[in-house]
Formats: sequence, C-alpha cells, structure tokens
Amino acid sequence: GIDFAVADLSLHEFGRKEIRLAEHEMPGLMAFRREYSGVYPLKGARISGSLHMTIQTAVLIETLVDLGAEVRWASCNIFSTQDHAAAAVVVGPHGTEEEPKGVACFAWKGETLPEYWWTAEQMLTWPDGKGPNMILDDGGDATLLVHKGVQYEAAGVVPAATEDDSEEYTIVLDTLRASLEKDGKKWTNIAEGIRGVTEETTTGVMRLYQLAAAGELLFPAINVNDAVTKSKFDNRYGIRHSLIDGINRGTDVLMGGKVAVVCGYGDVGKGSAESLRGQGARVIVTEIDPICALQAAMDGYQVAKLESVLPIADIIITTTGNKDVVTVEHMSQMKHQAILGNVGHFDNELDMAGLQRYPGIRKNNIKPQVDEWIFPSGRTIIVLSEGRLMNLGNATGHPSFVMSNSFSNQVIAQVELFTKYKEYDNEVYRLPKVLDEKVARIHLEALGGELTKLTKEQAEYIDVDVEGPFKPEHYRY
Ligand SMILES: O=C(Nc1ccc2nc(N3CCOCC3)sc2c1)c1ccc(CN2C(=O)C=NC2=O)cc1
Repeated sequence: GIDFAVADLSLHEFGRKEIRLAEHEMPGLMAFRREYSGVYPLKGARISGSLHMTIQTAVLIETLVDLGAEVRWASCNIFSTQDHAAAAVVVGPHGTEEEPKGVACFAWKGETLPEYWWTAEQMLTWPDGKGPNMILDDGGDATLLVHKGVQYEAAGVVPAATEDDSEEYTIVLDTLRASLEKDGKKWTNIAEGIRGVTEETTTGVMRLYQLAAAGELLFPAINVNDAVTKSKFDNRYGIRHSLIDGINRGTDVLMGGKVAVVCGYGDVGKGSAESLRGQGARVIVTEIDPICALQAAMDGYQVAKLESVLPIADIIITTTGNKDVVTVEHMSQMKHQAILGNVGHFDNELDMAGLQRYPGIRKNNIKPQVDEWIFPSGRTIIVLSEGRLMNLGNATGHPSFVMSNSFSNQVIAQVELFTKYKEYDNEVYRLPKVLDEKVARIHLEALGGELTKLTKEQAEYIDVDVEGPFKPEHYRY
C-alpha cells in the first residue's frame, strides 16, 4: 500500500466528482494524456511535488501518473490544501477508502509549520530509501530543502543555530538536523539523483536564479512561471474571473455604478480593471510606471493618485506586488464602508499592521475573511482576507481552465527535463516558445477557436517558420 497523511480519506468521493468536472475544464492536461497514451514518457520518473494540493493539482498529478511517473506530493502552503482533493488523490480513480491505489500525498488544510516541513520531508523521501529524480516546485521550498541539506552535509556538521532566526527557517533546520543525525549523507544522495526541477512561481524562480548566479544550483531548472501561457493567463484571466467572485462572496455589494480604484496596471491590474468594468463599475487606475499608466488612459480609465480619489472610492483593490500601497492614513480617509482588498503579491500591500495599531481602532468580524474595521469617528471600512490574496481567501483561486494552461507547461517541462536532462547544464531555462504556442493551440481549440495557417510565402515574408515560433524571444504579448 501507499503511505500518506491527509485530513479525511472519506472525502475522496466528493473529491473524485470535482476532479471529473475539472478534467473537462482542463483540456491541455487531457490532451497530453491522449497524446502520450501508451508512450509513458515519464516511465521511471520519481517526481516529488510541492504545490497547492487543490482539485486542479489533482488533475496535474494524475496526468503525470498517466504518463508513467511515480509521484509523492505535499502542498506548498499550510492553508491551501483542499482536503477532498488530497483524499481523492490518495485513493486514486480505481482505489477504495479501504484499499487506496493512488499517490502518496502528505497535505491537509491548516498544517502547523513543523507539520509543513514534515510533509516536505515525506514528499522528498521514498519508502525504499531512494529520493526523487525530478522535483516539481511552487515557491521553492522543495528545492531549498535539498540544497540546504546538501550544504549542511558538505559542511560536515549538523546545522547549529542559523543566521536567520525566523521560526520557519528554524523548523527547516530542525527537520534537517533530525534527518542528518538519522540518515547521514541522505541529502547529497537525493540531490545527486535529481535530473531537474520545474518551478511554478515568481518567488521560486527568483530563488533559482539566485542559486544559479551563486553557482550553487545542483541540477537544471525550468522556469515555468515565465511561459506566456502561464503568467499572462494566471495574472490576467485568472484574476479577471476571481476578483469579482471574491467581492461578491465576501460582501454581495452591487458593483454597477460604483467607483472602483485599481492600484497597479500590470497584468493583474489589467485583469482586475476589466473584471470590475464588466460589472459596470467606474474604474480609476493608480500607477507609478508611465507606460502602464498611459496604457490605462488609452484603455479609457481615469488615471489618478490614490489620495485624490479616496473621497469617492467605494472599492479599492491593490495589484502592485509592492508594499505599503494603501497606508492607514489612506484607510482613515476612505468612504464609510468602503471595501478594501489585495490581489497583488504578499500580504504587505495593505498596511494592516498600521491599521491594527491605529488609536481607538476596533475590529468587527463579519464572517471568515471579511472584517469591518471601525475608526474612532464611527466610519468603517471592510477589509477582505486580512489584506492577503482575496481571490484565494474569499474565492477559490484560479479557475480550472486557467490552471490547465499553467499545468500544461509543467507537464511539458517535466517531460523535457526528464527525457533530455543530459542536454541541460545546472542553469535556469525557459520553455522554447514553440512549446508555449503548443499549449495555446490546445486551449484555443478547446474554446472552438480556428487558427489561420500561414502560406509558405507569407511565412518567408515575415521570416518565421510556418509551424512557429511566430514571435521573437523578446516579444511582449
Ligand atoms: O495560497 C493559496 N490558497 C490559499 C487558500 C486559503 C488560504 N487561507 C489563508 N489564511 C491565512 C491565515 O488565516 C487563515 C486563512 S492563506 C490561504 C491560501 C493558493 C495559491 C495558488 C493556487 C493555485 N491554484 C488555483 O488557483 C486553483 N488551483 C490551484 O492549484 C491555489 C491556492
């Protein structure tokens, strides 16, 4: 039998039902199952995956298994696991609760930090003592664990107190300390067996480039995040779908006719503005970058400074990826019951610490992820998801079709690295554009779109191959 640790295996039937619905909305992954049927390009692959254990991720996992891989999984966030997805992945499409036949999965919603690092350790160690030969990472924790482990083995000492006292980092070391004392040279063996890692997000990709720049990257890496059909789609179309979903689930406020301020006009800001405009809101954009600001103006949005529009703003959404975009001074000048949310990067776009320290402030929790903050003046504001990503806290993250684009790039990258790792150095690579275009072709077809074909003469005229790639590397879509 397989080893696993999930919240409640009896949720597997519900998970299986939602996985079946998601498969219909993930044409890219299902196309790869058909294309590679009987070929098993990932036969022999032992993939350790660290990525949000959601229904969509379950479809990714079962696609990797269909392609021949053995998989062990943990979530990359202590809150993001959907317990029914984890249960279904363990039982598998042909297993039962009594006799699970799925994948070794170690994930449950609400893990403590020590539990989180324990699940990461389980994900990286096979029962036969072997390690993975591939890593699928989101945020870089799996890659970090392997590299830190090797570094400490190389130092020949069990890690002492660290230069960084954060609780999370110390937990990593406790895990490492335990495993080093127990298994000695385990981590070096694990790293030596790994052919490569494919990384889902900006944060993880940044860590990879830092490792590569320091000459410390132990194996090749593919940056999935910067595939056009991943980041452009997550950031623009995923947010366009889930921003108003989160506002509706959280507040049921009518957005038509209201004034909505979107801070930032990058891909996330563009998706957010479009989402709110679609509901009939009058959207005002704030920007620091003249090019993005001009784009907003040309798209018909008023471009203003946040301070200038606080008296009329009903909804304020931050999308910048920066910190302190909305300060407590801004909040104290907002309209009564103005709605404030963040879909940018981390939870520091809104100055929640400043709000909590504001003299005489009071907090009235309306329902999970929806708080009313009451200023001494009696005026209140409604803050979604405590300033954290409200498309996740108040809604269900990206829809399956958007994740199908992202995860199709993951499958291509896993097959590419597993089968051609000898052609790669210990550097960070992006997928060839023609594979990015392949993901787009599959999803266009699934939407009933018809692609026009270049004639040979036309292709020569614009100096591209009839089969692509159709754009130069530096092209910005
Ligand atoms: O982060 C994700 N999810 C998440 C969910 C709930 C949650 N609750 C939190 N807290 C904070 C402390 O107080 C208690 C509540 S943090 C948190 C995070 C997450 C990201 C990408 C994908 C990618 N993705 C999709 O978008 C759809 N399928 C996917 O795999 C998923 C989840």
